[in-house]
Amino acid sequence: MTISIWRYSHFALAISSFVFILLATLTGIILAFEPISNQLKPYAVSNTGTVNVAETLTVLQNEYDEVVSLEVDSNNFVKASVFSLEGDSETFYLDPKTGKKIGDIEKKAPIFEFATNLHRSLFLKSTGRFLVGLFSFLLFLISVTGIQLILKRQGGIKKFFSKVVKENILQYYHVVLGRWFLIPIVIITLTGVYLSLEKFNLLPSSQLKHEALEHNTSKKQAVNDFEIFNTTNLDHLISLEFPFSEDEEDYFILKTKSGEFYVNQYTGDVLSKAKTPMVSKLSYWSVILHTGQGTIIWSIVLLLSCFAILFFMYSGFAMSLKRLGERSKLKNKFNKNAAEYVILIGTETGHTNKFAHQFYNALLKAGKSVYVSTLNQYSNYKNAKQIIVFTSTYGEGEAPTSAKQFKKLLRSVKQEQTIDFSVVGFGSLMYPEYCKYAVEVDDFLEKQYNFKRSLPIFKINNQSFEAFKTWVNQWNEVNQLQLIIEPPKSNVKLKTLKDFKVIRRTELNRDETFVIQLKPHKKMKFQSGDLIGFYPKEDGVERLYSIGKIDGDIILSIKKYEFGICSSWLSQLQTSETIKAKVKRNLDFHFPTYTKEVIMIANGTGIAPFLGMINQNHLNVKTHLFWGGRTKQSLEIYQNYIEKALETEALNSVNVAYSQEQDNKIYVQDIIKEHSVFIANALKNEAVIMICGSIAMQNRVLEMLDQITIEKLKQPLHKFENNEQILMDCY
Ligand SMILES: Cc1cc2nc3c(=O)[nH]c(=O)nc-3n(C[C@H](O)[C@H](O)[C@H](O)COP(=O)(O)O)c2cc1C
Repeated sequence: MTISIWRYSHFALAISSFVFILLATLTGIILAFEPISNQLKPYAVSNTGTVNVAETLTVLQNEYDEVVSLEVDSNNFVKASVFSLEGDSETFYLDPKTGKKIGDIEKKAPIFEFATNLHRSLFLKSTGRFLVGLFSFLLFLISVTGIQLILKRQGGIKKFFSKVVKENILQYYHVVLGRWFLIPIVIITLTGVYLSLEKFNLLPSSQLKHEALEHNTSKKQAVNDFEIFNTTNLDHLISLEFPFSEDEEDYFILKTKSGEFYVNQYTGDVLSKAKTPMVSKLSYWSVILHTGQGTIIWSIVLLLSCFAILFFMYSGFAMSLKRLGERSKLKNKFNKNAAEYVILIGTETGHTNKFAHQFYNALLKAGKSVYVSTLNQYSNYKNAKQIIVFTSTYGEGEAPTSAKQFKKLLRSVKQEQTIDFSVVGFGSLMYPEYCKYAVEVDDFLEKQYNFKRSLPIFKINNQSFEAFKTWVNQWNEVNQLQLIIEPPKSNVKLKTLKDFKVIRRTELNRDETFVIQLKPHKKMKFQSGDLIGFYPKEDGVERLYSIGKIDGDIILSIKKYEFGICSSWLSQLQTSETIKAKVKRNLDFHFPTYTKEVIMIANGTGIAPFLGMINQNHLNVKTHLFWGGRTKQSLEIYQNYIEKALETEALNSVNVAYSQEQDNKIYVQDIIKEHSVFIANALKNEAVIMICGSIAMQNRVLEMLDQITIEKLKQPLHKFENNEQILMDCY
């Protein structure tokens, strides 16, 4: 079954049962506190496994005139009904070792009473009970489809717990929490269904069947010498009823987790026994697993599962709304036969739409006639001069849902005129078949006799906006246009920005690059590899830079662009000036303290977070830096930091590639190639490679690393990526 069928089922089930599941979850949260509060009461005794029935009877008979019954409930409370020496009847919780009363029997608190009724039957009696059972079953189906979606996303059961690709924060935690909580949720729902079936008598009979036992009539003996009472510990006991009268025909009724026994009141012989039927055992476990009675740990798991369900509801609906919003946002201004430019989209979950729509808007703004559609709607475009395909890859290198029909259509629909084409692939390096479907589309189009490739296929990892901008620039150059792609508007509230004082700013070097050091006005938690966001007054658009942390200050390196609003503003800042910015956590790009060796690869300003990391490498994790710049002078602004780190052995080696110091251009991927044996050995020994800098450099370096791991280690690079040995932050 394809992934989209699972996704639609997951979504449809969630929509249809939303209100009921919400009610059951909210009441479930309240009810999870009941067993927790019970277990904190003094009569929740923990020693029932070490005391037997005979011992408790002995102490009870010493204290009271007559014992009527002894009971251990599912909270592990030991309860006795007795007649006191004064002849009064009493029922209370007791300490099974001493027989002493430790509390009166308590009624269920009204809040738990209310929540239980609402949770079980929505105050609708049998109809409510039926609905709750039904929606419990639907939640079970939602969980099963959810597990199936995770299996598809992760690429099978073996990779179930491997790294999750972070597309956005809600999707990430929907999957990560899903992996941990789907199993408890399946247990909660199945036990809920079981208990409902029991209430409607839809389960096989659970009546006990007694069989009389042969016994040699033994001698009379004291109750506390009865063998069966001495071999039954209280953790196994459900109840013991004393004989009604002293008549020989009356007997003890002993109920344990394994069965029911009639015991002669004078000799202790077991007269008859009945095994607990499977249906009752399952009921017992369903109650324990569904309610958490008697165990704090499971009650906490149930409580957390309820919170997780609330989060799944919120994140699931938020993601679906966003997806639907992306789909319906665009209305074509030109019809398919009038447009010069045709954009075709292949998408599974809608992320690619956002990029295609930005490109569409930019073309319209530039006065071009443009038509956008999906690959599945491929058709004749009478006036088209150029087709631009934006497509993701799904499953294991397969076409996404909105592109499944494209291959077939391409064979039957012929264009009459010559058409230029370019393909942009959206994918993730975490998958072995990176952008495979986009590569296939690129090949198919090339094979069409009147299609001409205008740009080589461009692959975009994890929906990087910066990479997209790089492609738009290349496309602009080839098409001699100046399309402007608006970066996503930031939703940061300006009030939440913090103050930073400029401590130092170097002059611009020959590459128009500088280093700036900022001190937060107030103490602030951050790490090298985190990001700092600036929001220039002119456009309020967020610009993020990777930062290094040195002595509590932030250092970052910036290249000034001629028309760059933010970089020009930052390049003019004076020492002691105060600016506003926001530091954002970037957990995936922190110095890995869990490894013995780190290889840092950067070009240009991408070195900044690494300068901070080596400054803080107090444990002297073996660290190597590979850096690429234009000239020797390019390195000068970072020289001090590097020399200091080499002296303290926080940095073990530095390898630099200059692209303009000699006749032949040397780039960082070239020096990596020279050190391929070293790199392969390090990866084999679980070293971590960190990459920071431009997208173009990232792509070249990844190609080189892939070549190295395939040649030297016989494994593709994505294996190491999935093992969290490749960390990247490129722009
Ligand atoms: C279940 C699943 C399978 C995926 N398989 C691949 C794959 O084989 N190759 C790849 O490059 N990316 C793969 N991806 C990543 C997506 O192509 C990437 O996140 C893309 O940006 C999603 O765009 P869309 O929402 O428009 O479909 C996969 C993602 C998921 C969730």
